[in-house]
Amino acid sequence: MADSKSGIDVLHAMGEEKADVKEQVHLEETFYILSKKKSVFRVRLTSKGLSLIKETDDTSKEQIILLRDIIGSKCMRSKRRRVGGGSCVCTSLVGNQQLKVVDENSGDLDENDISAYLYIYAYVLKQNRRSLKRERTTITLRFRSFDKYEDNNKEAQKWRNTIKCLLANEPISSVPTYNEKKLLVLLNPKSGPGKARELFQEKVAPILLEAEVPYDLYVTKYANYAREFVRTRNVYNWRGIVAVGGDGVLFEILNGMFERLDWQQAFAEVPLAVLPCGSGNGLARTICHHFDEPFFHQNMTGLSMALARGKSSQIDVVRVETKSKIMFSMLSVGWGLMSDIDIESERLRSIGGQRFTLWALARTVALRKYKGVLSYALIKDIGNLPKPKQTIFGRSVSQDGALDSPETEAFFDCDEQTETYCADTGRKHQRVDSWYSVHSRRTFYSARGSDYHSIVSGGSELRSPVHACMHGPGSHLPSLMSELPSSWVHEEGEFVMVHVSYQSHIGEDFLFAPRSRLCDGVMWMLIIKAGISRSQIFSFLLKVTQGHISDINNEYIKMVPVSAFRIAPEGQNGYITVDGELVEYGPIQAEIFPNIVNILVPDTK
Ligand SMILES: Nc1ncnc2c1ncn2[C@@H]1O[C@H](COP(=O)(O)OP(=O)(O)OP(=O)(O)O)[C@@H](O)[C@H]1O
Repeated sequence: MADSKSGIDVLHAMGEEKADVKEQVHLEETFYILSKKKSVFRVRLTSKGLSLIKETDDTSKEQIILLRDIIGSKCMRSKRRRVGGGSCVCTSLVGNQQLKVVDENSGDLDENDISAYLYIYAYVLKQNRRSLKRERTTITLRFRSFDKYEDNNKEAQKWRNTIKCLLANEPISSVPTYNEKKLLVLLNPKSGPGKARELFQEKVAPILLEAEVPYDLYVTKYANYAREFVRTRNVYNWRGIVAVGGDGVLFEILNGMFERLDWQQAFAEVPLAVLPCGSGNGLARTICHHFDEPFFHQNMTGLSMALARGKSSQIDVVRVETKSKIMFSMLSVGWGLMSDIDIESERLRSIGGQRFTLWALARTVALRKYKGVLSYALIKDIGNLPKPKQTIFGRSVSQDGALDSPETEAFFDCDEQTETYCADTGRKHQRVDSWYSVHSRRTFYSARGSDYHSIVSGGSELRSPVHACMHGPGSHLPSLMSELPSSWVHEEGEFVMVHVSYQSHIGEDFLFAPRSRLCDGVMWMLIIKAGISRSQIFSFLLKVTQGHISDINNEYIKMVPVSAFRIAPEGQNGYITVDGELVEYGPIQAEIFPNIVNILVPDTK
């Protein structure tokens, strides 16, 4: 309730969005702005968020920081001022600059200030002239109604606990439940232009720290490290698995999970997540697109908040079969032009996503064509989709058993096989990876209990010796060499490309399938036939980058919704990619499975 002795510093209170639905008020208090006499703030913590009502003599203005934009809070105490530091201990708090606080357990606290400070961290959506962006906002509430720090701190803690309960969507209690589980972060240092470590440290770790979400960070040591890791560890120890890198690391994690005997339970209990540090970043862009989360190159605020909030959504996965392998994919299968660009532009990896544009130009000039047969199960009425077929659980064998491998000892605890060491066991916050020492002079961004791990590398890399076996849902398709149902459409001839995506974006700036949903059981197949001119290809690429792909439909280019497909290329030369990863050149078929995999998504709706 209103308390004449409370003071407030609203450092950067922003967020003008107003709530129109009646909300429940959990806490309310009146605070002064010490620098502005005659104005008070009525602060309310409601089911919608934090309402800051500024009242002067004749006006009242409300700002609301929505709950979904708040990431966490922290109780602090005033920091001891240095002798000769310029300000007297009894000076009341006036400017932002003078506010120096420390952790309540710090040895450097100011015993003379009995105030308790509550810091509330939020990343508020702000519409600038050009774009929607998140801005970091810190609201500082100073509690000093009581004569003792302990009592003021009790008040501040009450606010903090209520915020915690509201964020966790739990009934309000003085002891909010604490999720002990950490996030598992698998970071590919080689993804994109090779900046994943720095990006994580600078842009993600601070948000996880504010949200008090601990994590175990493993830096991958070789291709397929992430795959082996999730296949062989007890993934239930973690609250989610985060791929820091490009779509390739997520592909590894997805397939490693499907190599587990308990894949079904593992997917149900442990959501996946992605933070975009690669060159393509199609999936991260897709997730932001569907949840109206602003997406900028190397901006990971919204997706980092998603890690903390823990809201998940189901996402389509596609079971892909080649002559020698079964794999699962979350993004795309490509044959021809786009795969050529993806693979051949690898040599320009250091320039990031620009490599695709440059190579696209080069390859359009020297256009190739590929002969083969394309077959697909067309979805005739996209507005009236059939219910997804029942998933056949078990091992993911091809129907004639061609890819059937013996049930092996695929599940074991890799701890026994690899010399993993933990930076934290008994030695808190000691970093083991060399790059951390580079940054250790800067702010230390490790959430309480977070660990940094590394694999000991002694010449040859340690790898799991186990021959993995792919599990996952069984196929509904005939085997790769068998005849397809007569209801399928068949097209034989020469193609510039066939690219199939089940997500809206196949790259940061590449809106491929505007009608796609995260989990709709639809694959969008783009077919470009040979005979198309270079200028038509140029104009196609231009339209695609502007998100107008659906406008393109002519005698050479078409986009069709399918539920399954097969590509049977002729000859030996060419590239086929799955989620941007090169797979063997030859016949390939795929079918879609919604409702298996969960992915962490922004809490914006
Ligand atoms: N430590 C490592 N050393 C070398 N390669 C690695 C390592 N860790 C993972 N990889 C491999 O790097 C490849 C590319 O990874 P990733 O997808 O993260 O980046 P990208 O290709 O730049 O991004 P995108 O897939 O979005 O285009 C993957 O095939 C992955 O298996």
